Amino acid sequence: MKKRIELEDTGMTFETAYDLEAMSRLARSWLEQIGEDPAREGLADTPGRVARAWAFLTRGYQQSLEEVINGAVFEAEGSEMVVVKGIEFYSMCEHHLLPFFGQVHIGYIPDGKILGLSKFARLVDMYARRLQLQERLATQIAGALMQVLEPRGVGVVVEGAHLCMMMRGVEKQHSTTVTSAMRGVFKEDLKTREEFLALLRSQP
Ligand SMILES: Nc1nc2c(ncn2[C@@H]2O[C@H](COP(=O)(O)OP(=O)(O)OP(=O)(O)O)[C@@H](O)[C@H]2O)c(=O)[nH]1
Ligand SMILES: [Zn+2]
Repeated sequence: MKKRIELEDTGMTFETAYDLEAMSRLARSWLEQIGEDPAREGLADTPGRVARAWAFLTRGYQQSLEEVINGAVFEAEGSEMVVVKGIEFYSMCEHHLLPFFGQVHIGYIPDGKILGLSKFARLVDMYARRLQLQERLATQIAGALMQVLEPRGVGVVVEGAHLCMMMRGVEKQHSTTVTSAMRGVFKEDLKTREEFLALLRSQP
């Protein structure tokens, strides 16, 4: 059963079905394993905070496409490209459970159906707030839009910086990873893809 919890540091509330007590116990045991004393004053409330933080960071598991779109699909004439770019995301890599973050750019050519603009950001968040691979983030967003809008095509470009490559491992501070998923005319028609990529380069 879902219950509403508040993140005390932000005042933000959200619903979760996680067993926060069980997650706190794991966080406590984690602290012990790294050689810390979970009973010391500064760490006393940490397991609870970690549990709430992880419930927030992975809340996308508790959302469905239907819930996120919430019926905001509208009928529309025309088949001009729509581009929503610079949607920021924060995600956790599934290999190291470390953050990666950046921006998602989305383009599509409608075929009778358009999507409420805010829903692009909600869609990105739903998939980003799960353990992810950057490639999969792009393909899941593209797949969801193909399913919901049945458009002529969709293009998704994700630019991300991975802390697992910055603060450990190869320790490269300036590399960004760009992944993309092209569907329909964005895949089949070079001109469409070029138009999309040119729009991504243009300044607002
Ligand atoms: N393709 C892809 N790889 C990722 C992503 N996030 C992390 N990785 C990579 O996953 C790989 C895991 O490689 P392993 O050799 O099993 O793990 P590791 O020893 O921690 O690797 P290093 O990071 O090279 O130290 C690394 O190359 C990471 O850079 C992602 O979103 N997409
Ligand atoms: Zn990683």
